Amino acid sequence: MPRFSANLSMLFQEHPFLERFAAAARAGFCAVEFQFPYDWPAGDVARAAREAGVDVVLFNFPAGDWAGGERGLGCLPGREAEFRAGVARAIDYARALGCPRINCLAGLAPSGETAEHLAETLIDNLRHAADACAPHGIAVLLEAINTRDVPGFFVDRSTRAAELVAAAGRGNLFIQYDLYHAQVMEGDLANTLARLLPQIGHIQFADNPGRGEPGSGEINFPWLFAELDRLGYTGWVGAEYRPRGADTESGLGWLRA
Ligand SMILES: O=C(O)C(=O)[C@H](O)CO
Ligand SMILES: [Mg+2]
Repeated sequence: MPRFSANLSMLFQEHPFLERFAAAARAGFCAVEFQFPYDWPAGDVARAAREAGVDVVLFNFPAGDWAGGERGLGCLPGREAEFRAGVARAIDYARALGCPRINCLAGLAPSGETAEHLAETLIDNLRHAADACAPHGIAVLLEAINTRDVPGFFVDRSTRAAELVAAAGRGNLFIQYDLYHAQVMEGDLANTLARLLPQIGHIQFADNPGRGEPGSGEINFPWLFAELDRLGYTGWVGAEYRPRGADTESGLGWLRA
């Protein structure tokens, strides 16, 4: 079976953030990931991970005014300085946490800009992020997000993410393949995984519809997890779903199986 990490922005929300690390360890996870650690000092986050005995394997670059509706800075012309400051901040956190990869959110396509200009901006920003991260041994990822949940997200298909990553042309740049977003937008998960595998630096999952745990929807997760092994994928697979029950533990049947 693949190596699973618990996404602490979605799982274990019945606990305060810094207590979720120990909750994940108690549930059997040896690795965690999360969306944004920036509300907590890096030292506190690192201590929570160390004391729980879990590795931190992924988090996101700062993504703009999230509460105000922004969903990333990567493709936004005129926001490059803010993107770059976010890259520096994320690297500080990654070094404190020993985290080897950081995900870039492309953001919502602003009106009045051509797709070509947004793609150029994103590619420049990805190159900057990859070059800044490379000396620290950190990989940079680009994730496609479905436009049913996030209307207007600029990179909405894994095949497009793969094209942009290839165009940026950096050895430490990969795609983050989220099975939930891919199922909503593209389907054909197994064939797409096989085709994009060399470019995949991290995988996440939730069932569809509803973004719940495996077994709550239509995706055949036992088969797909075995397929990841058959394909030779050795990276992390992040559980990034909204538990359907009152607590996370009651939805972990897929992990026990
Ligand atoms: O929403 C997702 O799938 C993510 O992985 C990002 O962290 C954005 O929240
Ligand atoms: Mg995701």
